[in-house]
Amino acid sequence: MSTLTTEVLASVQDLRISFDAVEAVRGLTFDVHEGEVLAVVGESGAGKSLTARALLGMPPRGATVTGSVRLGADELVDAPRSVRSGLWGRRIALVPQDALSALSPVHQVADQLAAAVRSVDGVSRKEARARAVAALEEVGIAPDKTRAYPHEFSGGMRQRAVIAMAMLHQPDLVIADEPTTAQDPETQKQVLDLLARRTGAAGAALVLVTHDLAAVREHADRMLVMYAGRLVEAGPVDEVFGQPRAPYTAGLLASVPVDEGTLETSAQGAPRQGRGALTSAAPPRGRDQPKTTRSLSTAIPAERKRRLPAIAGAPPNPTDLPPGCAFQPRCPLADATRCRTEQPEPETQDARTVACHRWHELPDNPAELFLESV
Ligand SMILES: Nc1ncnc2c1ncn2[C@@H]1O[C@H](COP(=O)(O)OP(=O)(O)OP(=O)(O)O)[C@@H](O)[C@H]1O
Repeated sequence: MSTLTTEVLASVQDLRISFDAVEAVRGLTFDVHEGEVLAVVGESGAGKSLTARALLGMPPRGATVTGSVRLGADELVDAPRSVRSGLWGRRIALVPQDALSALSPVHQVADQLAAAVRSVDGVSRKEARARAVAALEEVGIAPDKTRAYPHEFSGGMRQRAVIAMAMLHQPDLVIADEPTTAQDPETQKQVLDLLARRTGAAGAALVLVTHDLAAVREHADRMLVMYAGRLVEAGPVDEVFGQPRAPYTAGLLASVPVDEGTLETSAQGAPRQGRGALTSAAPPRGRDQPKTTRSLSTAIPAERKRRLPAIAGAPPNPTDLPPGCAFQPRCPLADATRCRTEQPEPETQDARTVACHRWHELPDNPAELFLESV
């Protein structure tokens, strides 16, 4: 469990990532706090994966990165590879999207973990193997399975094995970029539960890049919403889900299907959306009190609930961004002046950050704004 009261672990300042002068990440500033789960959300092409790779100190080939990404005293932007690779596995670890390509097909899974142990701690082969087997046991892979090769594991087991590998050296920061996309829904849930549990137990911060807003609701402490390479909104998950400030966030959250059969009542008696309405009935990480946030979808009059709100149109291509706010062509709140001419800068109040000229004017039922566009 973490809150803004915990120390800043990693700090990203004015991060810009471009390819051949086309900026895909355009001045991103945020912090990751010790021990928190920070979800990074937004539509395809928003710059989530590039941001995750910058946090790892592994930008793609051909990318020009400016700004600052600091992990404690270490600056990752422009650091020599030897400095960055010295952090990998030890202080920063990756849980990749595709475990199969992350594991060698020709070596036993436990041997691969043992090699990872020995690459950092110069222990004997026997000791490394014992630590690998113990790490696999911690993620539910029994010792009789540790002589298996990756192709002998199910997709979920492989993903558990890469989680075990990521946690071997107790990193401070774990980056998981869509760690469950290839799995069926039940396995996705198990893998995410495990990831949150293992990072939580180790006190590591987890940056979770995902399209799965149900997983965000369930596992994340804070969320960062990105659009067209910029920050749109950031804040505690409960607060952002309960009362988004940016129209883009409101549209994104309102488009999550709601199972009306799972609506429940909050401590204050106001209707709220149960987490089960999204995917899961388990309490979110570190929180055991009933949520008191108002659901966006429950705020829509009953006769209109059948139509699911949606954001019309598609995100812009980074080579052809609209003037002003990048979201304005799709934004039901955009005006014809400032929104179309001036890029909004992030404003921070308490734990919330929003970049929108008109966020004060967002109505109480912002999902309504997006119903018309279905
Ligand atoms: N190696 C690359 N070369 C050129 N452009 C790239 C490269 N990687 C990413 N981009 C561009 O940067 C933008 C952001 O990409 P990124 O992968 O970070 O998006 P994303 O938000 O993670 O999307 P998705 O949810 O689909 O994974 C995209 O428009 C993409 O075309």
